[in-house]
Amino acid sequence: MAKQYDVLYRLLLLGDSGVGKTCLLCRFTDNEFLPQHVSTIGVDFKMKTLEIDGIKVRIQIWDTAGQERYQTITKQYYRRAQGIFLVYDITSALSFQNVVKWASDLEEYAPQTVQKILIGNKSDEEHRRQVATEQGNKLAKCYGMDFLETSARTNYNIKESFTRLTELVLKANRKDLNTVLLPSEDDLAVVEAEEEEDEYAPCTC
Ligand SMILES: Nc1nc2c(ncn2[C@@H]2O[C@H](COP(=O)(O)OP(=O)(O)OP(=O)(O)O)[C@@H](O)[C@H]2O)c(=O)[nH]1
Repeated sequence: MAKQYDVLYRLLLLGDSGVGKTCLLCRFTDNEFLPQHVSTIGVDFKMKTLEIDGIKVRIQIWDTAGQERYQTITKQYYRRAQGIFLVYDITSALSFQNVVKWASDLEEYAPQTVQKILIGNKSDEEHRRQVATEQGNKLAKCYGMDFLETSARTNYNIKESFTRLTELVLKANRKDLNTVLLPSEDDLAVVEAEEEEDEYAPCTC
């Protein structure tokens, strides 16, 4: 049987609980929107194949729990990611402030080569907006990341976001293209570890 993809990369969705990580993923993989907030427990993943520059890229997208109590588990997944979405909710100033905390965790636990983009989700909720587009742009610039506003509800910029991050990962890993990464057993294992204090390093921009 012909191989169905040329390379496999692992992407991770990170951000506060309720910003819409699961909805972004469901919209992208199944074109569905879930109106209820069902908190992710630990981590979950879905797969999708994209074709970029004639290369069939299989992406394994990990949806992590935003709740504090799962952070010890979710941090175990950072080091295996090639690309990370840092997600906030444009109607929540707190979720935007917390991007700094998530970015600081990445500094500590993710590989230096990991590609990141900043996502401001729920752009359909203009009337409840607490974070200006310009603030998102500025923070992304500060971290040297791309930035997109999205809406999982209206399907705005969803495919674009996943394609953009996959393109960045592909570009960064081009020379290793013959190395196909396969999901391992421990990807699904829930790792038990002691709770750690989160370090909070504010962005200096
Ligand atoms: N208006 C609007 N609501 C959204 C959007 N995306 C998600 N939501 C809603 O926001 C709530 C939380 O969405 P989830 O995707 O479950 O959030 P999460 O970030 O995965 O949350 P945790 O699993 O707890 O980390 C749900 O009620 C969704 O329907 C969006 O683009 N627009």
